[in-house]
Amino acid sequence: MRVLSIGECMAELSPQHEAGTFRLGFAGDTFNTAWYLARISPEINVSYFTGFGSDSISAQMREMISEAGIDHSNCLVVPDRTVGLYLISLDHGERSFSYWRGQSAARCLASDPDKLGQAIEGHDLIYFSGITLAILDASGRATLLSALRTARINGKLIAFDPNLRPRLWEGTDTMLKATMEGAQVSDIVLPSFEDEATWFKDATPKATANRYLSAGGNTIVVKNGADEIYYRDQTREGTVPVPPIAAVIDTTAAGDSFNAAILAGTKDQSPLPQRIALACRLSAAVVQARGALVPINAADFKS
Ligand SMILES: O=C(O)C(=O)C[C@H](O)[C@H](O)COP(=O)(O)O
Repeated sequence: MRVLSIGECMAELSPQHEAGTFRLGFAGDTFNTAWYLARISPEINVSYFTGFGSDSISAQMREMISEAGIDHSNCLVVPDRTVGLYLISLDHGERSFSYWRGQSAARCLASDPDKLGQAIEGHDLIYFSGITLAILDASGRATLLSALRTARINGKLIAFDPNLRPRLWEGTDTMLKATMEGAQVSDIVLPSFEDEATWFKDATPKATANRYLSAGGNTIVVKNGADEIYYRDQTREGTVPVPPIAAVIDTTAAGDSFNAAILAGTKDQSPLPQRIALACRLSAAVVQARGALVPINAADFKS
């Protein structure tokens, strides 16, 4: 199986134990999912599509992506731009982000429709998120959605995490509209209930799932923090409890790593409750360390 994830990887500053000390890493929602997928499923070929600059920090990022075993050979290089930056702030383990990404190279990722189409070719599953849509202008968004629509018609599986980030959008209405357009081209939708309830006013996780099902998805898993996870596919629906976690250090990438375990299960079509249980174990390990990408023992998370 070949998986392509599309979006933005940024330089990451994550706070360390000693106050005022930050570690420089690289992360970004769709990249985090690709990274965890490559870690837990070495038999899956994982590729990433984004825009890089041609400066030294872009080269360091490319090197890190290669070292993770992720192919980035089809990416776009935008010589007069560089990578975006974000900083994690922690409040009792709960993360919030500050961004410097307004002019990042990744914002140009859909500027060359042929290159985008070539990158999608040869993959079985394409993953993107609401953040991928948010960083594009209206024309880039239309190009990406049209490429994904065509890919789906050609039999590829499309997976989408709405990852609602109002600060990245010019207005709430645009965010809600574009999110539903993302869902319309997707088979698998992996929303987070807290965000969906806030912005779409869904009363329950089931309401969130129904909204994405009627948009055209066929497999929906609604993450819900420490609360049980609701899932629905063509044949059944149900909930899976989330085991308690003793000490949450940094929730960054909880959802992204969770998504990686769900996508890993598409390889042999393992049942959703089994995938969700694995996804909970993986995200539990991720929130017990600092930063988005944390060292894990891949053998503990075999799907
Ligand atoms: O906000 C963005 O643009 C980022 O990509 C930064 C983070 O690495 C992910 O967003 C973390 O994602 P969660 O799994 O929701 O914690």
